[in-house]
Amino acid sequence: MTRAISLHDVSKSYTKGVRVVDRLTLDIEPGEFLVLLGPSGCGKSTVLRMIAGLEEIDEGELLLDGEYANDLLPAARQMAMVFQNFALYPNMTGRDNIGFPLRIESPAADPRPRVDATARMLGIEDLLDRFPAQLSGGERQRVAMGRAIARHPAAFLMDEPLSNLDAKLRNRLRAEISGLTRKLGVTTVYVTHDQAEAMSLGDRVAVLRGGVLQQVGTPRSVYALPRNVFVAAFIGTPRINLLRGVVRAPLDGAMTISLGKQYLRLPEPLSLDHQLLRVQQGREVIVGLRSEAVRISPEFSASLEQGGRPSPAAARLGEVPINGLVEHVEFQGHEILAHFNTGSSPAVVPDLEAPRPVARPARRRRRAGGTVLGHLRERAGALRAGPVVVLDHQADAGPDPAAPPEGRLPGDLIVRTTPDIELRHGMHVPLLVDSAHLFVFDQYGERICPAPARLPDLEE
Ligand SMILES: Nc1ncnc2c1ncn2[C@@H]1O[C@H](COP(=O)(O)OP(=O)(O)OP(=O)(O)O)[C@@H](O)[C@H]1O
Repeated sequence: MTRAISLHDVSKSYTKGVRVVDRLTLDIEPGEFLVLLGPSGCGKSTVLRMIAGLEEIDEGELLLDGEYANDLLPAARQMAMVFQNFALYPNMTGRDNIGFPLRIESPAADPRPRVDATARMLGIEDLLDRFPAQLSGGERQRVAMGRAIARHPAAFLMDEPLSNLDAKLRNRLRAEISGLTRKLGVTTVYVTHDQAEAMSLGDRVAVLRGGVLQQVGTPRSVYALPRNVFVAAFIGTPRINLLRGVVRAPLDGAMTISLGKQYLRLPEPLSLDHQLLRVQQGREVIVGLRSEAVRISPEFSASLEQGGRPSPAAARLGEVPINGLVEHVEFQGHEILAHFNTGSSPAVVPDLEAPRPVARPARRRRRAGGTVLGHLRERAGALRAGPVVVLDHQADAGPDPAAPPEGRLPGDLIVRTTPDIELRHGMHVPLLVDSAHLFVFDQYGERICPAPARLPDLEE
């Protein structure tokens, strides 16, 4: 029987006063494939190990099928783990590796029928008599999967099972894992730092940052409605463009978002979302533009002859013109990623790749329940790991186009385009920003636009 797994306000510290998992609440449905996603060191494996019973829970509750399970022995949880390093016994054949846990569970029973059935399911019959040293990485991982499946567990716990494999094999095994877990209908918790893997595998994705759950939802919803700038930047390829801006909303004029040397003039009549931006008048915000929100104006060639000014006639309804200077062109075969300098300052999301943010001492908290106070605390929870964005004030002077900040790619705006458009370094290119796909985050990195209720196409 597959399990429901619930974590309620679960915390964990390895060092006194420093929580590596901070009041995590997550309900995983029976048969669901849930992915724990986040950068290295954000606490994903610790969560998985607490579910498995390999790590003690300091505070909070683990419920398995609704029953309190903090103190249940690992073996009694009926869960099978699959690890990144495969964890096969080197002195046992594939057959013995798969059969070993079965022998431990029921010493009197003959494991062979189950081992053979599992091997057939995975198509690894010919690997059963080989030792791990005689198997490739992908074959080892299949045997490791076989060992997990043969036990008929109530849940699979997978800790970056594909990260030691090359990209091609990873894609193939990803599809196999997805197919198998769906066929078996077993609850699966899968840890990865690879957002593409998370998006392609998960029924839902839970994004962690510094031990704090940022957002949980379907891949589609976390992409389309990221709760904050960290989630927006962690999910999606190429990474979302994040530009610092200031909202200008004069009572008698057009509403604009100033982006350093240029501005976005929001189309009138203002959409409800854009009307909500009025309260941000004069404030610094972060504008998020995914690659589908910006395109090169189709009148590019013509506009070049007219001194780089885009022709308004080229814009579709809701599109807003800006200009970009080509700084770098990445040829990818089927597409081009063009890096433009638009004279704006990129917003920095400091802990996207880095380990956890600065650890803060754990604090005691009373349960707030489902009250307004509880809601506010929950909202504040997303900020417990520190503000997502650093809006340092040096950047206010405007970027120096000749010197991109260390470690960052040149330009402040990456636009995806077809390979037939010939772009060269130094060209001025008219761009069109689709204002309907504009994200705006406040100075703390929380999304303010679009407001949740107003996003189209989210029916699932
Ligand atoms: N046994 C331990 N003792 C002390 N600190 C630990 C221990 N295990 C993990 N940590 C620390 O806890 C934090 C979370 O680690 P964890 O392995 O859960 O993160 P992760 O998100 O799975 O990272 P990765 O993707 O790199 O495996 C890290 O800062 C790590 O150094």
